[in-house]
Amino acid sequence: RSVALPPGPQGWPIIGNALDFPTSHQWKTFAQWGDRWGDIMSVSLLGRAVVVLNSFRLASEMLEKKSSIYSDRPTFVVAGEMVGWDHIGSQIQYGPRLRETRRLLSQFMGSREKALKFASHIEAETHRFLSRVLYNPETLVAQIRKTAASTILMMAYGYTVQEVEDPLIQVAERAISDASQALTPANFFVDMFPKLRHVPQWVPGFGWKKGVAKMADTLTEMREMPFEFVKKQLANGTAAHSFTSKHLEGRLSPEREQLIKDTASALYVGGSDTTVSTIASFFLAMMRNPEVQKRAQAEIDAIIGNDRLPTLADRNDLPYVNALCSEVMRMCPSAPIAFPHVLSEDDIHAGYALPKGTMVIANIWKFAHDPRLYSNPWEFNPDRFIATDKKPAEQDPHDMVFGFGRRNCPGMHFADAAVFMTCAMSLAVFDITKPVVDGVIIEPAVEMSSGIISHPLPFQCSIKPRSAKAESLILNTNELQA
Ligand code: HEM
Repeated sequence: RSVALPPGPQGWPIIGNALDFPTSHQWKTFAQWGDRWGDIMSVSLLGRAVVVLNSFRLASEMLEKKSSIYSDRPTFVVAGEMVGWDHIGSQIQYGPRLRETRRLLSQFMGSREKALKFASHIEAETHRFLSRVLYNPETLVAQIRKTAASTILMMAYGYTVQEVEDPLIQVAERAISDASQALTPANFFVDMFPKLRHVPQWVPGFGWKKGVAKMADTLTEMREMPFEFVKKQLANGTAAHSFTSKHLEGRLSPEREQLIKDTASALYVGGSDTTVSTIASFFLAMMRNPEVQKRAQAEIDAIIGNDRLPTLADRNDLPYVNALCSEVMRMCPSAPIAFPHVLSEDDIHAGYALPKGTMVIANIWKFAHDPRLYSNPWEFNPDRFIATDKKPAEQDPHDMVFGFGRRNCPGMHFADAAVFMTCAMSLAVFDITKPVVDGVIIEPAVEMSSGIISHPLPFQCSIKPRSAKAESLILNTNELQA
């Protein structure tokens, strides 16, 4: 039995493969590495082993079935210790705090039924989205972002977002942008040489510490502002049902309060960009696949009719629309390499020795386009998820796009409901087509951005009501009220 690391390219002394490591669209390079070195391969980054998995089967065996040892996260001196992200969501180290955080989240939204407690809210917000898109179709992505923010902040804090320049969204977006800087490996020298964090700010070359202190203040503001809002509402007896209000019931220790505060703040951070990217990908896919759009609309017309909008209660009766949502998630996974997992004990897997501390990256993008799992993986084909007498359904992408094991996405049922609702309601009332300018069809770009959350690059889209009846349904704001 081999006791070596999985194969991979030869590195340099000390820096290892740091120079080979891709800085953009990492999933594509990882897939190419997989073609060369196999489904499990490794590189070395400044002395740390990094294992890349290009097979869904291996990711399930390791990150899911051996989840108790594959669920730690990399540490970052700046983002973690100095700014404070190490207490929040995806950055928490494996251990008691993570277990408590995940227990709180699971009690609140850990199943489809629990997520559906917010059904009327998701439906009402999506209805508002339709009317905003009707009036301003050119602001589609901004409207998707606003809707995702409204649904998540209502669920997290019972907070209603202001129409323009909402202060909470502004501070949260600032904190997220800081985080993406601070969490980029090698962006800060001190992440490689942690002892340097003790050097004072006045020492020449250490002025960056001022910027880092500002990041910490922004993160504190993002946690405190909505939390204080809920506390005030609870004191007045006006608090809406939300993650924070539910968990703040009764007398709590300061540590418990802090845990609830930190956990609530992870919801917007984890849920906003991922949901926005998925829904933007849906609009792009509908433009590019008009026959799929027509079939989904025909299903909605046949089951729901055109006197009302679909709701979450209709979900089981709309198999093609459900399959379409799954196909969007498969074709454009919004977190193409999830977040790295870290091994907390030595392991031997598939004949390779993986030392404690190994960083393990699941190339979800590769799994989702793997011809071993999906026939014609580059074809947008919702039918692949509908079993017939002749063929079983293909692998459900929900098992990969939301990550793995004890680090999988705690918001997946909520996200799934929000994505379904936006797709179903938009299909019911809109025709989504490629724009035509001066008689010329504008072909949309189909590139995705780089980054831990990948978005479709900006695209133009024509969105028009399917009929006068559809338009009146959109404008009938009394129909769905949260
Ligand atoms: C379509 C939308 C979404 C997708 C594709 C998605 C995907 C993911 C993925 C891939 C991970 C990392 C899993 C891993 O490391 O194995 C993750 C983590 C996480 N997600 Fe989501 N997510 C979505 C929506 C949401 C929503 C709506 C929320 C909350 C309201 C949320 C909250 C979180 C949190 C808190 C984590 C960190 C979990 C941990 O590290 O323990 N996500 N998500």
